[in-house]
Amino acid sequence: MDPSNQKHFSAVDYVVFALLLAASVGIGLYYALSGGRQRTTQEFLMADRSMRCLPVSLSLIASFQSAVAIIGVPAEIYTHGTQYWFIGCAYILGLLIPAHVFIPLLYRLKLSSAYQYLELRFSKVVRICGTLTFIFQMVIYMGVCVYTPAFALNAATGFQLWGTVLITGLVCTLYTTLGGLKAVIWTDVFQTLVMFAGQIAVIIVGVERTGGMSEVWRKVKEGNRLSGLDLNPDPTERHTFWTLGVGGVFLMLSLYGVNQAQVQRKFSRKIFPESVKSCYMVFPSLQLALGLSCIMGLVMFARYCGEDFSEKLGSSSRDAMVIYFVMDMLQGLPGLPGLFVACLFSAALSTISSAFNSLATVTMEDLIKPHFPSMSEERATLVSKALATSYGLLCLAMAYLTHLMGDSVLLVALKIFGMVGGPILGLFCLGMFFPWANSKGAVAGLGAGLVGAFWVGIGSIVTRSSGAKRLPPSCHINTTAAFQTAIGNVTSLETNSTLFFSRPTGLHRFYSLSYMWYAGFSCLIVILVGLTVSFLTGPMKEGEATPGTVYPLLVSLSALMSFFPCCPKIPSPQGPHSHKESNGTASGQHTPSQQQTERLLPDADSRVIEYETAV
Ligand SMILES: O=C(O)CCCC[C@@H]1SC[C@@H]2NC(=O)N[C@@H]21
Ligand code: NA
Repeated sequence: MDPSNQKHFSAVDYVVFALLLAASVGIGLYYALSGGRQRTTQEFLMADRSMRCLPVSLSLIASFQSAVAIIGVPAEIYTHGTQYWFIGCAYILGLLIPAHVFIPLLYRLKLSSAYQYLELRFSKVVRICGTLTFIFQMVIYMGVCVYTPAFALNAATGFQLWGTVLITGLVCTLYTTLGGLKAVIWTDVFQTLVMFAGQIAVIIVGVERTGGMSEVWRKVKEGNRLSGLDLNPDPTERHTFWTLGVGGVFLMLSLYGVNQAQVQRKFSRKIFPESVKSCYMVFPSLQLALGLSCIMGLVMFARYCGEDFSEKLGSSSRDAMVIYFVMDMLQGLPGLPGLFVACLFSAALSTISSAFNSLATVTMEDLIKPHFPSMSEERATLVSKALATSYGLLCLAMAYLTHLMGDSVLLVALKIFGMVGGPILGLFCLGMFFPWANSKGAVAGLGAGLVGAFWVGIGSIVTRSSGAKRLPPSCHINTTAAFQTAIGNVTSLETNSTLFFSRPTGLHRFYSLSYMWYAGFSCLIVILVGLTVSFLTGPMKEGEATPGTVYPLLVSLSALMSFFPCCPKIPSPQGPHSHKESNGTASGQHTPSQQQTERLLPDADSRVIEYETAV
């Protein structure tokens, strides 16, 4: 951004911002010095399973709501209209299914890491493959998360970009390492509140400075930014009801159903119904967060439509425009720019700290502990802390990668979730819903899913097949030439390509698959290839898998159908807990060790009893 247009932070802004960082470190220090002082991995990674519902749910939203969404969603709405809002429809099934299928199954197995499931269901190799894929996903995502607020602060105030990246990384590493999961959850609560406050402040001031609600509404309508329900079934159409509302469900499942950063928090509840309740409580807050960012995009549109940007923006990124808008709105109101930047950092810190903590957990539980079973508790805690620190440093390196990509941060984040999260979701689905799937099928499926996802993902980057239709940039149909130059040549190219849009064919059509389908597409490949390979190499037989690792789909379906008297009844082959114990004699298949089964089953049962007597 042109330095002459940068707004300056007043002293009050710096104070507000510094207070946020200090408060987060303070919470970390408090939990480092109180309670069990983070001396056990149970406390450090699981918060002693003692957290309450409200903090857990606020923390649950915080883990996948970062500065990326706060900046990226308004930028998306500004350029493409409100179609993205329909992703909110995917939140319904995307949260109900985890609450009633994934979380209960994983919770009853009393796992520390979600990937432990893969070993119980398949084998050690599958667990390691799943864990490595998860680590890969979270490390790239963390890079985007650390980079975004630093980029924003730099664009807004000229503050040193890499200095900010470094400070964010360090502050976060510090409180995560000091205070463990309890600090992560309580800082999340505080940071989520700051996040909402920042967004609301920008909207209120923005509406007021644009001439009130009715004026905003008029301009938004004139500029054609309010998108109706687009029911076009074409999967290459970037945003339609189907890509967002249905494709988005897979994205949500990969994030809220099987991602360690989420699952770990749900495990931090002592009794099972609370763990389910926390899934429900995420829904309204996620909708609120989505709604606020969409409204911010609309207000921004109302403010700038038809205005000349050429002098103001030195960057072609639409993300930079959001920052410009915010600083433009909040100037002359000391403290508010600081609050907004604090909001971005809050959102980012809460996401990064969850990622650190979950990465430390899976590395410890899935990659280290199995090889050093006799490691002392003190040493394990020390290693977990060292891990949290090293991931902190790694994510700084990843931030640089994001910088090089220079794409819209929201797109980058959602593509990562689809391309890498989708295959992980597929692996869990294969294990939970298909009793025949074996370990070889799982590894082959995961490999094929990743290859498929990267093929289409990289193909779309190389051939620039985004499927995006850009709306005319102005409230007035006759766009000024100045605005066209301001937004850059990209706009005119894209607008033209929309006008002369010819349907891609062959491989190009495949590369134009909407990124919202990446998760569903790769999940499906994992299941199909996984099942094929399983059947070719000798499928597992009914009841052979470790008890409790297969979801009784038929039983649940018939229970669901009994609500609808007109539906035919499905005969139930076995009850949810009636799996016979396996002797695991079939070759190539996982045999749960005696010790494992003993450790798991009594706990699992006691959990169920706890669940039934709790409320
Ligand atoms: O903000 C981010 O860091 C990433 C953006 C991805 C957000 C996902 S998409 C569906 C769901 N809704 C949210 O608000 N977060 C997740
Ligand atoms: Na966050």
